Amino acid sequence: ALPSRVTISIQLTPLRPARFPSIERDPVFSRENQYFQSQNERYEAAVRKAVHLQKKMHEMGWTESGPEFKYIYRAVSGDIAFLLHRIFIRSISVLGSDKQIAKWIPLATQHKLIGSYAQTELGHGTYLQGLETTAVFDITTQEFILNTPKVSAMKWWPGDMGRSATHTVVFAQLYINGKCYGVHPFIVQIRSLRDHSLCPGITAGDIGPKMNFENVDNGYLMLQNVRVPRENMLNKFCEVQPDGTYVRQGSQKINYFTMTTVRISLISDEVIIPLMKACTIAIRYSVVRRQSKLKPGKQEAKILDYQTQQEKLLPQLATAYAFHFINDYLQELFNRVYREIRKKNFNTLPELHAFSSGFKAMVTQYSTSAVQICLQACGGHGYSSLSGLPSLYTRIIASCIYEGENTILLLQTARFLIKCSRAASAGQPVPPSVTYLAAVKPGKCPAKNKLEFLSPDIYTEAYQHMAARSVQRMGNGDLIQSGVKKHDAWNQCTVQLAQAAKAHCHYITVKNFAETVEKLKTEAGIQKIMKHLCDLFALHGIFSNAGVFLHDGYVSGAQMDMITASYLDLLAVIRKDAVPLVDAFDFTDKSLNSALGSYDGQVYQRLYEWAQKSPTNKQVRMLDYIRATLCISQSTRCLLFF
Ligand SMILES: CCCCCCC/C=C/C(=O)SCCNC(=O)CCNC(=O)[C@H](O)C(C)(C)COP(=O)(O)OP(=O)(O)OC[C@H]1O[C@@H](n2cnc3c(N)ncnc32)[C@H](O)[C@@H]1OP(=O)(O)O
Ligand SMILES: Cc1cc2nc3c(=O)[nH]c(=O)nc-3n(C[C@H](O)[C@H](O)[C@H](O)COP(=O)(O)OP(=O)(O)OC[C@H]3O[C@@H](n4cnc5c(N)ncnc54)[C@H](O)[C@@H]3O)c2cc1C
Repeated sequence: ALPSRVTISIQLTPLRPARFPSIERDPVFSRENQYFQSQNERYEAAVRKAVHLQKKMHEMGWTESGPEFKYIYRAVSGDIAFLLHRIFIRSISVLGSDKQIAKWIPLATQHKLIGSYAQTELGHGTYLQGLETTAVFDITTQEFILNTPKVSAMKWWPGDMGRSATHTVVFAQLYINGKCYGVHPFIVQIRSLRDHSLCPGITAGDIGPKMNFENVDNGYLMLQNVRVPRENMLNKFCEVQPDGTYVRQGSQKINYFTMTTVRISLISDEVIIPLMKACTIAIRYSVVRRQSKLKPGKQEAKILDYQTQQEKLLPQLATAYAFHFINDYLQELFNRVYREIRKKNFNTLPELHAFSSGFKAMVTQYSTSAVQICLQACGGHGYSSLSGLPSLYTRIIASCIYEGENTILLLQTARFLIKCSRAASAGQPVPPSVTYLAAVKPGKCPAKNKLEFLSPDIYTEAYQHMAARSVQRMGNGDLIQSGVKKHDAWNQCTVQLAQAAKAHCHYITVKNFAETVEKLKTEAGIQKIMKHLCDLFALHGIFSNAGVFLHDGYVSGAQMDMITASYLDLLAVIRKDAVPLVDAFDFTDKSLNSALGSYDGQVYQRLYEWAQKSPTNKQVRMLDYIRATLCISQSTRCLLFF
C-alpha cells in the first residue's frame, strides 16, 4: 500500500499542475457561497472573476497556454464567464484567413470585444443543413444581409449571447444570386463597444433558467436586415469574391471544423476534470463514512470496505485514468491532422471527424454515468448541493448534448467505420487505426484461467474481436448506397450502428491504456498500480457488457466466470490505493468545494457549518410565518376536535 499522501509522480502532468497559492487565496476566486447564489448572482460573480482573471493575466504576463491559467481553469472553470469567447477565438483561428486572424484575434485576446458562437437555432441544433438564418450577398454594396426569416430560425443557446457578447460568429445559409451554398460563418457585431446597447436590427436576451451553466448567459439572437462587409465571412477555405464568384478549397464540411476542435478540447476541461473531482469526493467520503457492521461486535465499517461500494466507485476511478490517457491520444491525432489541413491537405479529416465524434460521445456518456454513480454512492449527503456532486452532475450531463448530441456523433463514427470495413474487406487501404477491421477471425479466447484474464494481450484481443464483429455485422452493402434503399436500411440499423461505434472507441481506449502503462517510466510500484487500474477498466467493460463478448462464442460462459472472479479480486487490491490515487489528482479543497471531499475528512462539522450560511437559516420572518401557520392550524384542530 502506498503512504497516504504519496506523490504519484506518474507522467500525467495535467493531473499534477503546479499549485499557485496566490490564486488559491485570492478572494475574488472564492467559491464559498456559491451553492446559495441565484442564477443571476452566479452570472455576475462569474463576470467579476473573468475580468479579475484577465487583469491578473495581464499584470503577471500569464498566457492561456501557461500553467497558471490551466490551474485556474481546473480549479474554477465552472465559475468564470465568457466561456464561449474562447470558441469565438477558435472559430476565427481555424476558419479565418490570415488577414481576418490579424484583425480579430488581437481584439479578442485583449478583450476589446467579447465573442460568442451562434449556430444552434430554436428549430435546429443537430441538423445543420436545416439551419434557417440567411446571409444574402449584395454585390452592389459588397455586403451580406443577415436575417432571421421565422421564429424557428432564431439563434437559441449560444453562450455569452444573453448579456455579454459584443460580437458573434453567426452560422447562416449563404445565398448568391438566389443560389444557396450551404452553412457558412459570419462575424457579426451585436452590441455597441461604446455603451453595450444592442446594434440596429439585433434582438438578443437570455434564454432563462437551466440545469447548470449559470456562469454562462446562454441567449437568443434575432437578426433583421443586419448588414456586414464581405470581409466578415470567415474565408480561409471558402470565399465570395467581389463579383459574386464562390470559391472553396477542400470539403464543404470544413466550416464544421470548429466543432471538431472543441469536441476534442472539451473532453479534458469539461469532462475528465469533473469526473476526477467526483471520484475524489466519493472515495474520500467512503473512507470517512462508517455505516453498519461487517462483523458483529466490531466497529461500524468504512463504506469503502463493502464490495458493492468498491464495485461502484473503483471502476469510475479507473475510467478517469483511462480517459486521461485517451485524451493525450486524441490530442496527438488532432495535431497530426491539423498540420495537414493547414497545408490544405484534407485527406485525414474524415478520420479525425469520426474519432473526435465517437470519443466525445463515449467519454461524455461514460463520465456522466460515472459522476451519477459517485453521487448516489454517497447516500443522502451526496444529494446535498454542499457535497459538490449535484453541480458536477448537472454540468457534465450537458456535455452529452452540446457540441453534437451523442447519438448523432456515434452515427457519424459508425458511418466512417462501415465505409472502412467495406474497403478493408475489398483489400483497399484504410487508416492504421482501423486496419483491425479486416482481421476478424471467428476464433475463441485462449485464456484457460482467471489470472490469464489479467493479461492485456488477452483482454485487448477480446475487445478487438468484439469491435470488429460489431462493425462487420453492420457492413452490408445497403448502408452506404444512395437512394431510398440506403435510408431505410440505415435507419433500421442505427441502434446497432451506435453500439458498434461505441465498441470501437472502447477497444481503442483499452488498447491505448495498456500501451501507455507498458511505456510508463516510473517507480515500479506506480506502474504496478496503473496496471491494476488498466486491468480493472478492461474487465469492468467486459463484466458490464457480457452479452456482446459471449454473443458469437468468442468468450465462453466458463471464461466469463473467470473474468468475473478476476474483476472482483481487483477491487480488494485497488481498495488499498484508492485514496492516494485520488490524492494524485491534487485538487485543493477550494477547487473541490465539497463538504464531503475535503482533505481533512471533517465531513459532519463542515456540513453543519456550511448549512448555517444558508439564507433560509437567516430569514426570521419566514420562521415567524411558519409559527403563525402552526398556531392557526392548532386552533383549527382544537375547534374541529370539539
Ligand atoms: C471549452 C468548451 C466548453 C463547452 C461549452 C459548451 C459550448 C457548446 C457549443 C455548441 O454546442 S456549438 C453547436 C454544436 N452543434 C453541433 O455539434 C451540431 C451537430 N450536427 C453536425 O455536426 C452535423 O449536422 C452532422 C450531424 C455531422 C450532419 O452533418 P451533415 O448533415 O451536413 O452531413 P452528413 O450528411 O451527415 O455527412 C456528409 C459528409 O460530411 C462529413 N462530415 C460531417 N460533419 C463533419 C465534420 N465536422 N468534419 C468533417 N466531415 C464532416 C460526414 O462524415 C460525411 O462524409 P462522407 O461519409 O459523405 O464522406
Ligand atoms: C449547456 C449548453 C450550451 C450550449 N451552447 C451552445 C453554443 O454556445 N452555441 C450553439 O450554437 N449551440 C449551443 N448549444 C446547443 C447545442 O449545440 C444543441 O442543443 C445540440 O447540438 C443538440 O441539438 P438539438 O438541441 O437540436 O437536439 P436534437 O437534435 O433535437 O436532439 C433531440 C433528440 O433527437 C435525436 N435525433 C436528432 N436527429 C437525429 C437523427 N438524424 N437520427 C437519430 N436521432 C436523431 C437526438 O439523438 C436526440 O435524442 C448548447 C447546448 C447546451 C445544452
